[in-house]
Amino acid sequence: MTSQKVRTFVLETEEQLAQKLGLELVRCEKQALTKGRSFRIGLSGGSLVQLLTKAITSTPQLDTARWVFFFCDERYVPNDHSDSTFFAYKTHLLTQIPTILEKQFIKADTTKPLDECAADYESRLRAEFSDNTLPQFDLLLLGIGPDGHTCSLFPDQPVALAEVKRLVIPIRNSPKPPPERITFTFPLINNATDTIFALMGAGKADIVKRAFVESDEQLPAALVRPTKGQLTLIMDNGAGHIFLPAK
Ligand SMILES: O=C1O[C@H](COP(=O)(O)O)[C@@H](O)[C@H](O)[C@H]1O
Repeated sequence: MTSQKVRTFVLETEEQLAQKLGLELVRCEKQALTKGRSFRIGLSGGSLVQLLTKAITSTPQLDTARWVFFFCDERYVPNDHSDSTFFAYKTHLLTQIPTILEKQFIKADTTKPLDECAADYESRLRAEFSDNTLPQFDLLLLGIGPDGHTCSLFPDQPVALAEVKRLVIPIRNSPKPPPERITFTFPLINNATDTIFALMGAGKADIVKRAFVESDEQLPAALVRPTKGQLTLIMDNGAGHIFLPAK
């Protein structure tokens, strides 16, 4: 179970949402860097790519030189394919923020067969944490799809949702294209220090309500319950409507 109360923030505009995300990045970065090591972040794809780019560009006090980026999920396509999450970050974040270097991204090797690609990403990840315990991310940035999926963990895929041993698994039947992906699993996700869902648009309102108000356990996003860490929802008025005081 989540040990701390979920923090919720509802902002009026996308700009304000990006600024709030920027301030959360400042907090998490400080927490990590004061431990004398890099700031390790797990990224999602989709709408987060442009939002995170905006958040970083609107927060000049961030010092991204010691950030290391991982992928909470990645599509099993070449790194220069338009469906690749890395490619999306390359197109937006790396282009707009030239001080962040490609070598700060720990990428999946999608030239390997899918099972190997997932196992290899787990090894790469473990190597960056340099001990044998369960890696603890400083921050995971997550999204939620209209079906309640998060990372590439989809409803009605009980084996993937129940994985307890592997930290990164292959997905072969994603209902959202492309069908083949790799994804973090819940033991890794729920061990993070901070986990932030950044959510925009009225199209997410219903799923936000089901996942975070009604805690509908059919939805993978509702199973994100950091064991010791902090869960935060940052939403715009559309997505976070349910959390606004009734008029
Ligand atoms: O397919 C994916 O979708 C989710 C949600 O994307 P969004 O565009 O609705 O924000 C994303 O979090 C995940 O990383 C991605 O692979």
